[in-house]
Order: sequence, then structure tokens, then C-alpha cells
Amino acid sequence: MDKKVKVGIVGASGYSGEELVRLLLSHPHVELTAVTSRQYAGQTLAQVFPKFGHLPQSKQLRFTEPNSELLAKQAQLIFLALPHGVSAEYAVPLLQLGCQVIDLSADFRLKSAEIYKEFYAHDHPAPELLATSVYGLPEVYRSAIKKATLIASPGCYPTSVLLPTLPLLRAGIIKHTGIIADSMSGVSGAGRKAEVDYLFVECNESVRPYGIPKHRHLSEIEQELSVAASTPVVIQFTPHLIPINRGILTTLYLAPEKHFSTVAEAEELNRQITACYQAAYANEPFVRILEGKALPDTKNVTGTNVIEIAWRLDHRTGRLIVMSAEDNIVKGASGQAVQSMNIMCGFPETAGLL
Ligand SMILES: NC(=O)C1=CN([C@@H]2O[C@H](COP(=O)(O)OP(=O)(O)OC[C@H]3O[C@@H](n4cnc5c(N)ncnc54)[C@H](OP(=O)(O)O)[C@@H]3O)[C@@H](O)[C@H]2O)C=CC1
Ligand SMILES: CC(=O)N[C@@H](CCC(=O)OP(=O)(O)O)C(=O)O
Repeated sequence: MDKKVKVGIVGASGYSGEELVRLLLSHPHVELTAVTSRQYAGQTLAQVFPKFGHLPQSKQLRFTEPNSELLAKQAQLIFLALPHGVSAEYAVPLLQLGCQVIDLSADFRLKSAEIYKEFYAHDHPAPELLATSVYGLPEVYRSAIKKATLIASPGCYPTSVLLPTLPLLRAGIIKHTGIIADSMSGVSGAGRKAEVDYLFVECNESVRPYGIPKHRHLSEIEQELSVAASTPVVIQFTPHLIPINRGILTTLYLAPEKHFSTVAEAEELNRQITACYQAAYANEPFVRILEGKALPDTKNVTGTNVIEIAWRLDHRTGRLIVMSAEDNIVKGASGQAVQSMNIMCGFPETAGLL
């Protein structure tokens, strides 16, 4: 592969944009040619993020105001790391100008414009694109991602819920009813913005639930679970804000189809679950199924594109408990988006991510 693909980032001054800059600058097959920010237009990467100060002059890009026509001249593939509702404003012209687009927002994740309006409280800005956008969860939609021109990269919580749950639903190991997901997220999940709720003193030494009972991520979680179960699925989801910078830990309470109350029945079910996860993920570079006594831990995935998954059967309650840990900004956002880019462009899937 000799010629590098030129890529740009709209919204490069936010948390997921900053992570994209880091990943793309060291990616062997791409050249980062454009970074945008309205607040920081005119400043260099190093001026906004001193951690990029060591970069040679050739990589010291300057932020520009976002402008689709200019971006289409500078790059053939554009990442949109923008708030939902704003991404579509750029996706529409960029696609018309012939760019490939990977959107990290929720604008193109839902197949139904009505459900989008229900959860996001405004009309969908470009409903005509929903039929062609591809949900960028590589472990599930790899072949569609290969041919896509518009990727809707999944939300951070949805990734942490879907990867552990989808194989079990598809295999009929768990019931599609009564699913409960509790998630805990670091504060970077809320974006790089100044809001009282996210100030250090408000978050530090404190843990709080929010978004109950209808967090907007339920829309895409239920959409994808319903596809896997071939029937509408409704779940209980409770996110919590916890005082760490990065990371999501999700705990799922699931009901196995098969009743188990003896040690022998539990061992048999355990073998089926092991086989199910092996079949789904043994060859997946970024899914780590934990065995033995190990349980997911955000510190083991921070800064990586890996999601850790483990499970336990509780014979007292008859429940299956599945846990996952990921970095919300990497596997939950920018790393997963780069993984999709690698697939779209025919690069090795792990390029720039190991
Ligand atoms: N943080 C996370 O863990 C995750 C985030 N996401 C999604 O990724 C997207 C980006 O999130 P995140 O990085 O946290 O957000 P941030 O708030 O940290 O950054 C947003 C970026 O968008 C730019 N921006 C904001 N409004 C506009 C506008 N009207 N026009 C042009 N540019 C604009 C900002 O720069 P400026 O204002 O200077 O132009 C900034 O660069 C969101 O849709 C988010 O939901 C998805 C998964 C996880
Ligand atoms: C901790 C925190 O506030 N997390 C964000 C979700 C992260 C995110 O950016 O999700 P989308 O891409 O779907 O918008 C929230 O709950 O709104």
C-alpha cells in the first residue's frame, strides 16, 4: 500500500476528535490533512493540545473553520466528531462532494426518523440517508462496512451493551425480555464542554445515576437487540456518572432460556455460553473474553480499542450476569471509528490500533 488516504476531522478539538488526531497521526496508511474547530481556528494542534507539541512541523496542522467544500478538496474520508444534529449538516454536502463519511454522532444510527425524533426531540435533519448508512459495529456489520460510504459509529454505552448481548440473543441462550443493563461512565463521555454538572467539584468523590428511565442510547440499543432477536426488544438501562476520566463498565442481568438450579445444569449452560462467545469472538482482535477468575476492569482497556467481557451464572437467582469494560473514547468512539475506516479502505483491521 503505497499511497496514503487523506483524511480530515470535523470537530477535532473535542474529546473524540482529539483521540482521532492521536490515532490518525500514527496510522501507517493515512495522512491527516484537515482538522476543524470554530473556537480554535487558526491555532496549531500543539497550541490547543500541548501533548502534540513533539510533532514535527510537517504534522503540525492548524485548525480551520469547518467548511465542507474546502474539506472535500483536502481529504477523501472525513470523520465527524460533532454533536448530534450538527453532524448531518456536514454529512449531506460531504457525501454529495464524493467523500466517505464516518460520523461519531447519533445522527445516522437509527433506521427510523420517527424514533430519532422521539429520543432526540427534533426532526431528523437528513432522513433520506438513513437507509444507506451502516451501523459501524465491525464485529456485527463488517461486510456492510466494507461497501459503505456513510458509517454511523455506535454510541459508547451501546457498544458496551451490544457486544456482550448480541451473540447470546442470536443463539437463543437468553430470553429477549427482562434485560437490565447498568452502566458507569467516566466524565469524558459528556464531551469537552464547560457545564456545571461536569465540573470537578460536582463529579469528584461522587457517583450519580442519570437519564432514567429513557436515556437516548436506548433507541439504538433496542434497535440492534431487536434485529438480533428477530422481535422487538425493550430493556431497562441505567447509566451512572462516575469520577474517572475514561472508561465504561456495564453489568447486564439476563435470563437464560434454560432453567438451571443444579451444579451440573449450570456447568452445561456455562459450556454453551463459552462456545457461543468463542464462535462470535475468537477471531476478533478487539474483543477479549475473560476466563478463569478475571473480571472486566476499565484500567485494563484504557487507551486501547479492546472491550473486555466476562460472565457468571447465579444459580440462586437463575440469572446470567455479563460484564463489559471499554474505553468510551476508543472502542466506544474514535478507535471503533478508525476500525471501520480500516475495513472501508481495505487496510488491515488493526492498523493504527495496536
Ligand atoms: N465523548 C465520548 O465518550 C463519546 C462521544 N461520542 C459522540 O461523538 C461526538 C463528539 O463527542 P465529543 O468529542 O465528546 O464532543 P465534544 O463536545 O468534546 O466536542 C465537540 C466538537 O464539535 C465541534 N462543534 C460543536 N458544535 C459545532 C457546530 N455547530 N459546528 C461545527 N463544529 C462544532 C467542537 O468544536 P468547536 O465548538 O470549536 O467548533 C468540538 O470540536 C458526539 O456526537 C458524541 O455524542 C460517541 C461516543 C463516545
Ligand atoms: C457520561 C455522559 O454524559 N455520556 C453521554 C453519552 C456519550 C455519547 O457521547 O453518546 P452519543 O454519541 O450517543 O451522543 C450521555 O449520557 O449523554
